[in-house]
Amino acid sequence: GSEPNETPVPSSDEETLVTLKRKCRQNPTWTSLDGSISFEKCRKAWSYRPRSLPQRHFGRSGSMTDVGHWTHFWEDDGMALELERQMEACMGDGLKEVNTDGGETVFEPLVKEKYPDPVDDEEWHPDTKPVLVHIKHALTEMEVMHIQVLQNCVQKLDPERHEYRPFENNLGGNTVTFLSTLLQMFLPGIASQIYNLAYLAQEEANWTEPGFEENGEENPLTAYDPRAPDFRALGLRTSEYLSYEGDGQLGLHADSESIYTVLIALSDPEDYDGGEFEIYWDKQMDPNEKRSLKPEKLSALVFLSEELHGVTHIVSGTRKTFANELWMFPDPTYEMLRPHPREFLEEYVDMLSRLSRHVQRSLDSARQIDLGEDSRDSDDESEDEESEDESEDTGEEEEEEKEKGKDGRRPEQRAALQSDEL
Ligand SMILES: O=C(O)CCC(=O)C(=O)O
Ligand SMILES: [Fe+2]
Repeated sequence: GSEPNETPVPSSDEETLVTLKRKCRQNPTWTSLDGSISFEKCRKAWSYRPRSLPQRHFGRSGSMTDVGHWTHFWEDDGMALELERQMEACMGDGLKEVNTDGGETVFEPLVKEKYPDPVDDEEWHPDTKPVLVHIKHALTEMEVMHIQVLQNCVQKLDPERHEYRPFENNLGGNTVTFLSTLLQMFLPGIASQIYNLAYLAQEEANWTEPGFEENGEENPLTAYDPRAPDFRALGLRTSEYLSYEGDGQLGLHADSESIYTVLIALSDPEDYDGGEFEIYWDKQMDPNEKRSLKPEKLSALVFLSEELHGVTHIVSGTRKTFANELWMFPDPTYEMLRPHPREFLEEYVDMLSRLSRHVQRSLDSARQIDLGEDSRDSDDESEDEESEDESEDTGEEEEEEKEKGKDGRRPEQRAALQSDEL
């Protein structure tokens, strides 16, 4: 039985969704002491997705049940009830120290820059897209305090989720506290915000749209990951509180098998020396195609997880990051700390077969372009949006598949590359 368990928020509610979301951000936990916002209300705000993106649901005890077309979840192996009770009490105590009167001004997230920026980057050429979007006001100070309270409780009550994580080849490391599943349960407003930031970046960078050739022709082969447009397919793979101290650093790496990485700075650049975030624009590690950044506290860097990135040596002070990865499988169960796709075998097979159809369509449409056929005439953005939504879920939609194969809009050479990596 896999009827999506939808709980739409009626637009006629006296509290509009906007107000609800704001309240949830001002008091992002359901263990609120003053009763100003209930878990139920916050859950509704979390379920909200821009432009009717999928609804996500979860109950009190780690029992999220339906995510888009994914039907099984952490129902059976939620955290132990005793631990949940302790967490609840710990959050309550911790939050007594935090002002939750809703008085904080909430700024909407604001795109600060894209890298590379098609407008002012000389290296830019028409089929290049940004790999990174830098967003100001990603979180509020109060949200950060809530994350800190959650981190403290997790470290205290479930120390196995807190560890020093060395990086291979002596390239430093950091201290991590794994927050996922707990974040959704205790801070649903913040979990929601991660998705909102990823969505904002996706739109801003046109990650799902085709690029253009030098001659101005649309080039369908330059759209990024074909799985990414479908937010139903993106789970929160990991949500980590990271701290770098002493000589911490993080060697260059890609967050393999994730799609979007959402990093939020929890320290000000003045809090530490060194510790620059670096990202390469391509895999050649050309120093001219590298960007170094020291984002301000509360700012987010949203980037394509497959791009090489790292953190240089911290010379002094402490550098804290809230690191989140969205991937194409469901949110992990409580026991899974940053899982691998093989732990979602059924979904993995399903995803690969959908991916191979995408690749086939890409090749078909590339062939059409080579032949100079233009079948884009009857296409417009909104239609595209819809067909994309429908196209993702299924194994048995040959008819529909064929139809879309012709429109030449979702084709992806990159998909072919990526399927090798999987
Ligand atoms: O701390 C950072 O800014 C980077 C973290 C990161 O890349 C990771 O955890 O994979
Ligand atoms: Fe990373």
